[in-house]
Amino acid sequence: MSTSPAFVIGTRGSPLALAQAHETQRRLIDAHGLPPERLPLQIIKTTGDRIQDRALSEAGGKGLFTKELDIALLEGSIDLGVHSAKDLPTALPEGIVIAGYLPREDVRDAFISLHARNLQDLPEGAVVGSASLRRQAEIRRLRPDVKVTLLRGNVETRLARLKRGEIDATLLAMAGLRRLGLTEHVTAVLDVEDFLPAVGQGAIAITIRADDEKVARAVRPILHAETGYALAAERAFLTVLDGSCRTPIAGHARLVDGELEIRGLVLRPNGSGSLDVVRRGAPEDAAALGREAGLDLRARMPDGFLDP
Ligand SMILES: NCc1[nH]cc(CCC(=O)O)c1CC(=O)O
Repeated sequence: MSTSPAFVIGTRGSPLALAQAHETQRRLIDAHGLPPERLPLQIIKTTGDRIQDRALSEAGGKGLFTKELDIALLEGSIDLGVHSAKDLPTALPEGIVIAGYLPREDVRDAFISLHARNLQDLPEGAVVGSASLRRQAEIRRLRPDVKVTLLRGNVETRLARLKRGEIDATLLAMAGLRRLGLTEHVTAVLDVEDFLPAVGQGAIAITIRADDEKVARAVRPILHAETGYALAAERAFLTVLDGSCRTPIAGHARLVDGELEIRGLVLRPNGSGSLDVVRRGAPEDAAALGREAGLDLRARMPDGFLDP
């Protein structure tokens, strides 16, 4: 029996990235009955991992987390890349495709605070830490009096700043907290209807070489069709509206009674205005549905809407 790697799984080295890569590895092991050593993980350091002090939107956007994995994939040192779908740019490099997605985790955002029960309960003028333009704008929309400060870093760093009283609250994706076993810190889970998540939130995307039939076949049994429909709609929606990730955009699609429903939201960066859309259609038309939802918002957006 062969002992050489069947496929090398490429991942970033952050705790969340590793959890996602291990989940992918475990699903492949279960699907194919291979020993773990034939599906090794290869950790790849990315530019995004080295930037801690600035908003990523300023430093160059989403590609910061994916470029080095893309290169490793194209060079053949890895055979599949595991990504948070949320961090994956809408346009991938030539020669790389998304094979599909694992079953989606909780898509919602979590509110974490040591003294307020939820966003509405925060005292006037409270300080909320978040580095996400979407979360910043959604917070300001619901609580115009709250101050939002740039805050990055892992869960432990954020909790330490909450404890020191530097911030009153922060928001994080439930999906990440679940994957890291850290949901004990969650104060409240925000309903999708009140606080629309980011496009792709909670989903793990698998990238492969476009011409690699062998890897495409191997990952097929672990891919989740329903998540694929939702993500096709969400990513088409995002593509129509923005590539730069400098715009506060939220989008979420899900199956409702056999139909695919997409909700989309664009916000003024300061939260003083927003436009939303809801569309339903056949899951097979996911991309067209997302595109139409995005075009609808774009057509309704007044000039200067996205100016700070
Ligand atoms: N941008 C960072 C990032 N990318 C994916 C997740 C969490 C997992 C997910 O959303 O799928 C996070 C952290 C967060 O937003 O709390």
